[in-house]
Amino acid sequence: GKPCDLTGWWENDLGSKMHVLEVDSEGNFSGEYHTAVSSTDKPIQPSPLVGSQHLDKDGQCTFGFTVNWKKFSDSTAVFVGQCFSGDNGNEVLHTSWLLREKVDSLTSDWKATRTGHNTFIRTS
Ligand SMILES: O=C(CCCC[C@@H]1SC[C@@H]2NC(=O)N[C@@H]21)Nc1ccc([N+](=O)[O-])cc1
Repeated sequence: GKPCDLTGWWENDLGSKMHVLEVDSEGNFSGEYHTAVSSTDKPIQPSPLVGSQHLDKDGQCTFGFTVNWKKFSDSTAVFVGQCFSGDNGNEVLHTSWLLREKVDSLTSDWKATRTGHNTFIRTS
């Protein structure tokens, strides 16, 4: 599609894979996130994602999406980032994320949110 239409398959520096199904005319999208890593010892399963991107002409759009790790861990991640398309047409997503795990009590709330960053390249 157009530069930085997020539709398709992406892989990040951890080896996680993201499949964005389709981006509608408002920039909303959904898909599936296949994380390569997890802090839980339950088997990892693909998890749903929903997000929204800008549809800028210059192909350097900003976006955000939420992953609900509903099946294997009671936690949620939000990613925010920007797509950059290199002069040779390849696209890279630079993202920051917040990962919130469910904790048992308020006294543990302080340690419940991790942050980090990932870059994604298109794999198909
Ligand atoms: O492990 C999880 C769910 C999977 C999180 C994957 C993260 S999302 C940001 C980063 N980018 C990726 O591609 N993958 C990682 N949830 C979780 C976290 C902590 C705890 N905990 O008990 O500490 C339990 C479950």
